[in-house]
Amino acid sequence: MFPDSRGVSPSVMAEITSYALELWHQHRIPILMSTLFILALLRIYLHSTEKTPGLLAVPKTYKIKAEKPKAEAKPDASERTLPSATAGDEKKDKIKQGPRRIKGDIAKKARGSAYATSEGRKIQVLVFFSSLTASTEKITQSFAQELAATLGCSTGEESDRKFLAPKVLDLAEVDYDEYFITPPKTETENTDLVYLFLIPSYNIDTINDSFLEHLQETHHDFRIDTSPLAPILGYSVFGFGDREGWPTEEEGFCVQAKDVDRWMAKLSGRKRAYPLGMGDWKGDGKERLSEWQVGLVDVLKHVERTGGLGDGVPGSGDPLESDEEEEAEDDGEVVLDETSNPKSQGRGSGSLEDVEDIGRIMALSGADGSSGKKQAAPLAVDFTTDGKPVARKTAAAVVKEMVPKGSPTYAALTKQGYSIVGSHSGVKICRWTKSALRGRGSCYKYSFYGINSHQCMESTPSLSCSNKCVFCWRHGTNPVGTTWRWVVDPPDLIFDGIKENHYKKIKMLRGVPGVRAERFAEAMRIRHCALSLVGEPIFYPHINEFLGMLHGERISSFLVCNAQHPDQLAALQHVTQLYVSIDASNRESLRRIDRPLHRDFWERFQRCLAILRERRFRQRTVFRLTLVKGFNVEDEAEGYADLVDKGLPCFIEVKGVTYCGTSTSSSAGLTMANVPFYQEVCDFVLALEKALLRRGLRYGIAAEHAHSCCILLASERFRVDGRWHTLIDYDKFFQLLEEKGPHGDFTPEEYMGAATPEWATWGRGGFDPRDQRVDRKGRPIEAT
Ligand SMILES: Cc1cc2nc3c(=O)[nH]c(=O)nc-3n(C[C@H](O)[C@H](O)[C@H](O)COP(=O)(O)O)c2cc1C
Ligand code: SF4
Repeated sequence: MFPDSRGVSPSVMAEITSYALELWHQHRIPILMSTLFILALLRIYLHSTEKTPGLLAVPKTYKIKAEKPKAEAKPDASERTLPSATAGDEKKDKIKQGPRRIKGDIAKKARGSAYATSEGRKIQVLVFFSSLTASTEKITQSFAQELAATLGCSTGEESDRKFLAPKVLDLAEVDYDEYFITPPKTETENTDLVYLFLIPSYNIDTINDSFLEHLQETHHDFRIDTSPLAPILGYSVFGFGDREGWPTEEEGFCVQAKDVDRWMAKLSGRKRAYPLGMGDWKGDGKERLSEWQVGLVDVLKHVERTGGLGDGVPGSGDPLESDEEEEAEDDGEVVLDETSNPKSQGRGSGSLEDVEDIGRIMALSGADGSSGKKQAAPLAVDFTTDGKPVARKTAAAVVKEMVPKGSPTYAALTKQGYSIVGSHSGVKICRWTKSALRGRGSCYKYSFYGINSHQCMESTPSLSCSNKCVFCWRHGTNPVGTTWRWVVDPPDLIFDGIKENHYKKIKMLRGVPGVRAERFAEAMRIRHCALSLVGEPIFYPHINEFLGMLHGERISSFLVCNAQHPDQLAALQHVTQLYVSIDASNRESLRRIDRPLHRDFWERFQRCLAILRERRFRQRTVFRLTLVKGFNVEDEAEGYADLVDKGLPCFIEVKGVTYCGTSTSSSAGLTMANVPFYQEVCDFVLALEKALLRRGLRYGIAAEHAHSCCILLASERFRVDGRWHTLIDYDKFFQLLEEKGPHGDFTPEEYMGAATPEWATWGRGGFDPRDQRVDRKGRPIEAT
């Protein structure tokens, strides 16, 4: 062996090598592991210190979200520039064209606000249709043309126009992946999409089935976000069907349009821009379509102006989500009991300052309440004794507002869903209005008197009341008092304010699942006002002027008073129907149940009955009985019959109390056990009918609405040729009013309407046959 070039002998080399090998074999695992570990550490270090250019594989919406400084902050001008590409963005856009299937909560969080940054952006309406026998195709083409004309769409060169010409797309031809996994890339930069659908229904296999299957699969595909179409501005569906073959929705009328609407709601993150419309192609199809088109154009113009869908609709940027299926019943809500709060405004001191001269209040309140207008002389105010003024303190130097903004009362009422108008009026959408909008039934006033709940506005010009009834679901939230001692708002301020707020709330229901386009369009015209919300409407010193404004717009009026203000009642002008609450049949029971503030409550009550009796040939008068088991039902039928004998009302409405479950109701000794079953209400009504007959009073059971536990007895005056006529001829009422004036001499019979519908008569249940009954979870209830 020769030494190598470095002078190391081969044997030594071999020894070293074999030693190294042996060493390697012994320690190779720890060596390898440590090396790997060090490399991994190095990689992590380098990666974390590297300057990344942003999230490259996510779409722009994600970037908007990332850049938003605060979740709730309104987008500012700088955000508006986001959608237009910057140099850096170009690269991202390229990368964005990669896989379209993107997991993540992209749109949900970006929705709404993203579109509020719409300056300079265009709107592209895509009108999808399907058609087997070509009728929908034809209709869609002309629909798109009309839409283009109404929206003033640009043809391409007119770059200043917001709306691009609508594109009509046949669902039999489009690639679903292109439009219904994520929104497609648009030809023009900065374009937002609106999807419209015109869908006929078929109970045979058609393209509709593949389309619906695709929507369903997309929604359920775990690789895709559950609302991948959320980046679109909004969508709406119109369905065609045939009522001859499929008369009702339960039988399949427009069933596939309903399905498209439902799946699109899920895929778009509930961006229903306008309610589902439905039409019978042989009947009202065209009419319904143009109605839907008008509503839709309204929304699109709103989007054009504001960049969002508007209040209540997801995507509008408004925090209020309007799609909750479950709606709190008015009487099921937790209500604050302000009476128990010593800090309650205006009542903490316990001093009720009687003010003699309402004119002085007016003068004092002019600054903030009267809007500078001259007020007509208000009605006289009540005092705590029977009609006679008592010695009273001088008017307070400063007259307060009844429900000032920022007061606990204001907060409590708005929390319960009231919109406070001015300083003492309120308006609220009742649950029946919502129910009727969704085709789930109107309240008993539809069955008895023909009032559409979706065209009914529930309001009051006085949130204050002079009773504290145990069953009142407002439970002391509202202020109480025996006299008007607050600032008086002018009637036009109240009238305009309640209408505005009512319409605003109706509009918020646009995106609610199940709202019918037809009903929604009708709801934009108030036809009736129920002055029974909370408080005592005739307490308001300008109630007559206020009623004049309602009637001037042909809005009928049902006014409910608590039989505690005889002077105001005597001065009241014509209302369409005048109610007096009859909560008990005798003094003690009335004191226990109504807890009146007036010392002479029973005398006041009696005077009101006398006024009603005297009015019975000039007004449609009604006794409203609310039955509370254990309080005013047992053995009281005879007593009520005596009261009927005194007041001789045209009608007697008997209703079971609804339990509100608040601390006030329980402290008043009220529990679920006090709520009568419908059968018990029926038994009471039968007993009352007998008691009336025994007295020779000619009344009979005319109608029922079992769904709201309400039964109507009517005077034989409203029975013609053996049939009850409880409905109202509203046109005739307004005609009489216009001819004869607000205190004119005309009788209720003169505006008596058509016969009560068969389905509403005693023994038929009274549920509106146009609608579908549902249980509390929205499941259909089969007719019994
Ligand atoms: C075979 C057949 C099945 C149908 N099934 C339904 C149905 O389940 N529900 C419905 O409301 N209308 C149904 N229709 C009525 C169609 O929806 C209606 O005629 C529609 O206007 C057809 O539109 P098109 O001509 O664009 O295909 C059906 C019609 C046919 C011919
Ligand atoms: S009458 Fe009353 S319950 Fe019926 S819809 Fe009007 S406000 Fe609602």
